[in-house]
Amino acid sequence: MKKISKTIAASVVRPRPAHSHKGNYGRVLIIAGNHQFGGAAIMNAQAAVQSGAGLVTVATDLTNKTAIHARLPEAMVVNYRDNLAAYVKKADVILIGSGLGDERDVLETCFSAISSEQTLIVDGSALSMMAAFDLALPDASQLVLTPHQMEWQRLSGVAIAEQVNQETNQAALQRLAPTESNTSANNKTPALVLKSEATQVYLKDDVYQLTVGGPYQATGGMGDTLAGMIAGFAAQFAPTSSAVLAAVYCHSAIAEELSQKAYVTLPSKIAEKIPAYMKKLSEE
Ligand SMILES: NC(=O)C1=CN([C@@H]2O[C@H](COP(=O)(O)OP(=O)(O)OC[C@H]3O[C@@H](n4cnc5c(N)ncnc54)[C@H](OP(=O)(O)O)[C@@H]3O)[C@@H](O)[C@H]2O)[C@@H](O)CC1
Ligand SMILES: Nc1ncnc2c1ncn2[C@@H]1O[C@H](COP(=O)(O)OP(=O)(O)O)[C@@H](O)[C@H]1O
Ligand SMILES: [Mg+2]
Repeated sequence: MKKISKTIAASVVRPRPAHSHKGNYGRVLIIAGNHQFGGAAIMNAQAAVQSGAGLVTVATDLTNKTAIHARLPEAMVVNYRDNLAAYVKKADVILIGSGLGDERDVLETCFSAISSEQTLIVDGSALSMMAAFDLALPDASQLVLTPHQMEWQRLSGVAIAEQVNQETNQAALQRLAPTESNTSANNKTPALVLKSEATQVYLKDDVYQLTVGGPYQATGGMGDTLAGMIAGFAAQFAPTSSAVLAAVYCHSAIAEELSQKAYVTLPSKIAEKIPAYMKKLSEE
């Protein structure tokens, strides 16, 4: 198994070309946060903005609007019950699911509106709803799934104790490829970020092991922050597979640095450190 190294992350996070504008760094739509879990939407959005996404819009339960604006004026906020398909169509990268609760209509509207040119990242409640309601992934250009072990068990049927078996996970992942793409020789098997105390990333041909990070990360919102970083990195860096590896690395490497002086590494503190960490990486 390969290791997710700093070298991989540094090969992805390069200095920005002068000849560029916000449109070159991606339009991200975050669909997250029901009335109970507004914090998940804030943590997604903070991480995506701090990672450098060109434009970030949050589609959420409207009760979260003032809080999101107060914490993050860089993000736009819309009601996820109002014209969601139109917002989905305008985005390059869509992240759905963190703190989405049981908003099945929102998930189905998003999946129906996705086109084959877009990148879709599926996290948290969206993964649990896919399992509960037997919903298939849409035929996006790039698909990324970010379950923790229980979410992966629900979605794939692979019990947590069996998740040490790479072949079992790979076979389950292939079965989740959108049915529209199953006819082609090279179907769109999603990338899988299987989160745990020893996170692994499954890409088309390889499995990668994360070797930074630690238990100081075991706190609510840590995965919401990672999902926002993956969205921000995927909006700027290609191929998506490398962007995912770099985001996973940076998330835990920042946490590891913070842990030198902190017993727990809060998700919003990690988000604050992203620009400085990316600057350092880009100069290596
Ligand atoms: N501030 C906010 O708005 C926040 C919003 N959030 C949002 O809430 C939604 C629900 O997410 P969720 O992860 O909290 O709940 P769920 O999907 O039921 O999973 C928990 C169950 O799985 C089990 N488990 C086993 N292995 C595990 C592992 N490696 N990692 C984690 N769990 C593991 C675990 O076992 P136990 O703890 O009982 O031992 C338990 O039985 C989701 O959309 C998320 O984005 C949160 O981010 C919090 C902050
Ligand atoms: N003991 C640990 N060591 C290293 N990383 C951990 C540990 N516990 C949790 N994490 C990381 O924290 C994140 C938790 O994600 P998740 O459970 O989705 O959080 P949430 O939904 O609350 O935001 C994952 O990236 C996981 O790898
Ligand atoms: Mg989560």
